[in-house]
Amino acid sequence: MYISVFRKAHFNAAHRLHNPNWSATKNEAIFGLCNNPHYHGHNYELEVKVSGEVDPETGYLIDLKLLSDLIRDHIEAKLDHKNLNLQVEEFQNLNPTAENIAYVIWHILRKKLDEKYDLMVRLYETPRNYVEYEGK
Ligand SMILES: Nc1nc2c(c(=O)[nH]1)N=C([C@H](O)[C@H](O)COP(=O)(O)OP(=O)(O)OP(=O)(O)O)CN2
Ligand SMILES: [Zn+2]
Repeated sequence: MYISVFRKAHFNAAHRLHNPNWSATKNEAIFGLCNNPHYHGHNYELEVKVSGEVDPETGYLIDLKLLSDLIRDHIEAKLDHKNLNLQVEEFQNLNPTAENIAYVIWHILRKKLDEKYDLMVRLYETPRNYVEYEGK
């Protein structure tokens, strides 16, 4: 049986959208308030979807405790209450847009999960703005 399980997580983080190759005027024109040099914050909501075949012996696709521990230890510990631009290695040369944050999260989790699983992450930057990434 091919099925999907989901785990939600949450982190707060500050960021600034900025392209260092552009002038201040162009950055302001493209990113608007998100280019605030003093940063701004979001309450990010993360949904992680893991899909695959159920183990007939356990009835589990994956132990959700294992999945929640992975997210806590490798995503929340890394991003929660951080300034993404200043404190997170992956965003030293990568604009911390919702798209790029989802991309980084997906690659971290992909390395931690058995390759038998399919993985998708959905990241809400606001209750109405969200992105999905599944590694394509
Ligand atoms: N494609 C993207 N567009 C935008 C991103 C992004 O990551 N990807 N990010 C931003 C800014 O981070 C901005 O801070 C978004 O938040 P906000 O201005 O609060 O967004 P809304 O006004 O749409 O707030 P709602 O509460 O969702 O209405 C901008 N664009
Ligand atoms: Zn923002």
